This record gives sequence, structure tokens and C-alpha cells, in this order.
Amino acid sequence: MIGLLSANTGSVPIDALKVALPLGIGLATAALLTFKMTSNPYDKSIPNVPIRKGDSNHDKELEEDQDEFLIRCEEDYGPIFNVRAFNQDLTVISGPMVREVFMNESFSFGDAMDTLTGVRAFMMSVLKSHKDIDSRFTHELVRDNISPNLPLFTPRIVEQLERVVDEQLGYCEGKVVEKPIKIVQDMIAYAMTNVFMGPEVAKHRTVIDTFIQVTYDFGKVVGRENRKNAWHAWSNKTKYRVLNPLHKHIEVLTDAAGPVIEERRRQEAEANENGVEWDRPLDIMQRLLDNNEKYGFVDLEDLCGHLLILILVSVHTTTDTSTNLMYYLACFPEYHEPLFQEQEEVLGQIEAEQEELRQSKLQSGEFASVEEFVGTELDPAHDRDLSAAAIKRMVKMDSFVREIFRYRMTRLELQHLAREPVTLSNGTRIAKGQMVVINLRSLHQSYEYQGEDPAEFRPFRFLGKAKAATKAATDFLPFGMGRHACPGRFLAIQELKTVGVLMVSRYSKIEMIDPSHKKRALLSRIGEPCPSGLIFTSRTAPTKTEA
Ligand code: HEM
Repeated sequence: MIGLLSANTGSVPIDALKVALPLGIGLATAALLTFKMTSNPYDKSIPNVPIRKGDSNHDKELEEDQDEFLIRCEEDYGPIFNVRAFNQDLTVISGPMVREVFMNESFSFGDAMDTLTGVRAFMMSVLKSHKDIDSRFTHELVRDNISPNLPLFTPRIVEQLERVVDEQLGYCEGKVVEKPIKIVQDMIAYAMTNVFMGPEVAKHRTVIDTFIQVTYDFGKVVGRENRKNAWHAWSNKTKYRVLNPLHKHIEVLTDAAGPVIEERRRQEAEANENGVEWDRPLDIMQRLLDNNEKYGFVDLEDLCGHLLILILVSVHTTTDTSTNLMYYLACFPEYHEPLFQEQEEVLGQIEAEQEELRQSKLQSGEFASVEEFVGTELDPAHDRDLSAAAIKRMVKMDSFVREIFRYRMTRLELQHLAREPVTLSNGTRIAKGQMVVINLRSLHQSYEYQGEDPAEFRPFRFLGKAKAATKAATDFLPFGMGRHACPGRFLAIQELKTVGVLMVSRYSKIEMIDPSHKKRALLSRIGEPCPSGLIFTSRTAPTKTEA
């Protein structure tokens, strides 16, 4: 661990950058031309959807009505067809065939994102270990350290989400909030920082800002606008190898983490000397330090680099979807009360169950008086806490969150690049280098997969159907599926549900400032905030401190 604290990375000289940029652009040109000349991406039997007269690609038709366009294509050409959209030639895969893309390692989501945006160079530049492009390191980090410990992390997540809402939104009588995402950014950043790096590090506003800003830096690289321009990927790759905004974020993390780790180490040594067990801090940073031999970090910068990757994949997505959830509450006010009622019922049930347990323990003599429960799992002060178990029981909120993902997701998403030639089970051949894209309409908006009224927003459609929002399968793909399915979905869904719970319990009404943007709010793409703000009205009168 001493090594972890002492090493330092040399900076890249500016002269190297001057040479690298033009050289990179030259190489990019050559590589792109070679690709254009040699690639023969299509199996000739895959039908090409004709381009509408006056258009140069299918972008406009998709923008006008993506569902109508895709239904027409499916009817005319079957489940697999070629389109030209988002500046690319894409093979669209629909219906049951989609499963074959996720289950076949020859299709890569990571390669597709990198080809489109150059994101790997951006991310890899902060790592010293586990730089293999097929490394499952971050996946395993989340799977082994976050998901199993979620119930333990929940109190601090809830505490941070509640604190920021109460401080920044507080009591509202029709309060106009032009940019609700600003509040959500702080909510998610504080919650994630506490889980990833612990409360001492989370006290540094610079670290919180890094959690937020990294999200933006990442968004700029992977954002949809960026994907429209093939040159961007090439210039990104070159640029981010040398001039990468992530380096200043690493500095912020290491500066804040170093002294905290030193202090923790001192406390551990002191506890050992006194023969008492050290109260080991509960955060991902500590778990990584404790298991450094297994994980093999080169130094503290490397460890913080891996934490930064974790931030990149988690904060951007969770902030965006949590903000979007507020807009859904504004657009469908009729669900506000049922969601609030469910919360009251669940917390009431838990309170009654805890009371029953207390009574049985008092009767059996295990506890002599009510006071003895203080500080234990049966402490009445915590009966109505938003524990992981309580949030799990809120099945209406779960269904609401799942329905938001289903309804909102852009119909052509989750591009995958074929790393080698693949023959699908229906005989279709996908050439090496071909970009395939998932037709989410054929699954998320299909009667067969979703039941009645697939075009409607019906937030309780999954009630009683064993279809939790964390269940990644062909009928629900926001987190992908199979071996690469997002391992952070358990944390993400729990946070989203908590944001929903806080909103409906504190506010009786959320409205859009400009309801004409309703469609945009409901179908907004990730990273594209709605132009209208929100108006909040509190459920109860202000407390003394709020007044
Ligand atoms: C609303 C929030 C989120 C969404 C929509 C989302 C979505 C996704 C998607 C679509 C993938 C790619 C799956 C594939 O390759 O097929 C992915 C991968 C991943 N996500 Fe998430 N994610 C979210 C939140 C999180 C959080 C909170 C974490 C961490 C705490 C996380 C960690 C990861 C990791 C490590 C991977 C890489 C998995 C691999 O390549 O094996 N995600 N996510």
C-alpha cells in the first residue's frame, strides 16, 4: 500500500502533442479511406431500405416517427434490414434474433462505442493496470463489491439523496426550477462519492465537482452528436491519448484520497496495537485497498483511475435517468398518489412487523425493556427508514421505473460491431466490421413482448409479473443482456426508485413550466436535457428550519 501512495505519472510534453495531432489526423484519413475501399459490409441477401426521395439517409424518417418507420420496414423487409442512419450503414436486427447479438461474443458493444467515439483512448489514458480491451475488471469490481453490499450502502445513499433534495429544493409553493438536472447531479454525485470513496473524501467539494464534471466530459465523448461524425472518433482517439481532461480529475481524486488513506492506515495500526478490531470503513476504495494483492493496482493514481472509470459508467447514466423520472411524474400526475400510497403502506407494514418482533422479544425475556432496542436492528427510530428491503417491496415504483425505460428508449440503440463474420440462426451472414443495431421497437413496443397497449405509458403494467426493473432479458434491454449486462443495474434501479420515492413523498405536484415540451421530455435521448424546467409544490407545510 505504501507503493500505492508514492508513485506519480509524468506529464505529456506539449511538443509531443503538436506532433501527435497532425500525425493522428493523417493516419485517421488513411485508415478511413482504406476502410471505405476495402470493407464490403453486407450479405447481399439483407434488404436495403430505400432512401426517401429528397433525403440522403433515413435520419429524417426516424426523427419524424421512429415507430412508424420501423414498423413499415419490418413489414416490408422482415426482421433484418439495412438502413443508413446516424451517419452510418447499419444492419437492423429485430425481434427474437436480437438475443443472438447479445449472446455471441463476436458482437461487441465496447468495440462499437469505440469505433463511433474513440472512447477507449479517453478511458485508458488514466489506467496503468488492466488495460486489455476485453478486460472485465470494472464489471467484476461492481459485481463483487457493489451489488452484494447494496443493503449496507443504502443508508448512506438515502441520506445523501434526502439531504441534497431538502437543502436544494426544500419546501416549495410552486417553486420554479429551470434546470432540475443541477439538483440531481448533486444528489447522485454525493451518493456515489460516499459509496465509492467514503464520507471523508465526499466532504471535498472538488471531488463532488469531479464526479459531476467527469460525467460531462464523458458525455461529450460518447454523446449522440459526437457519434454522427466519423472524424470525431479518430480525432478523439488521438487527442485523448495526450490531452485528456481526465488527468486533472485523477489529480483531484488522489489529492483527496491520499491523506484519508494515511489517516485510515494510522487508525488501523493504532487499533492493532491496542488489540481491538478496527472499524473498517465501508466504501469501494477501502475494499480495493484491502484487496490490492488480488487486484494488482500499480499505485494510488491507478486505483483512482479505476474509480474514475466506475464514475464514468455510473454517474452519467444514473443522473440522466433520475432527472427524466421527475419529468415522467410531471407528465403523468395521476400516478403520483398511488406511488405515495404504496410507500406509506410498505413503511407501515414494516413498522408493524418490527413492533411485532419487539413484542415477541420482550415476552420471551430476550429484551427486558423497550429502551434496550435502541441501537439494534429493532430500534423503533429506524422502523420507517428507506432500507434496501423497504425499497425492494415498492413494486409499483419498480414497475414505474421499468416502464419509463421501456417507453423512453430510442428505438434504434445498443450498436454492436461484428469482430468476425457471423452467421445468424436464420442463415443471415454478418460481415466482419459490420455495425448492427438493435431494433428496440420490435421488443419494447411489441404486443407479444409487452402485452396490451404497448404504445401507451402504463406504469403498472409489470405488477405481479415477476418482471423487476433489474431483470435484463430480451423484453427489457436498457442494461443489455447476457454476459455483458450492466452489473451496476441493481444500484442504478435502487437509486432511481429512491429518487421517485423522495419526490412523491415530499411533493404533491410536479409540473412542467412549458407543457408543450411534453413529448420531448418523455422521449428525450440520454444526455439531451428537456428545454422546459419543472415546478414543485410541497405535500406538507414547511418545517421550522424550512420556513
Ligand atoms: C440508468 C443507469 C444505467 C444504465 C442505463 C446502464 C446501461 C448499461 C449498458 C447498456 C451497458 C452495456 C451492456 C452490454 O455491453 O451489453 C452497461 C455496461 C456497464 N455498466 Fe451500466 N448502466 C447504468 C448504470 C450503471 C452503474 C450505476 C454502474 C456501476 C455502479 C454501471 C456499471 C457498468 C459496467 C461496469 C459495465 C460494463 C459491463 C461489461 O462490459 O461487462 N452501470 N451499462
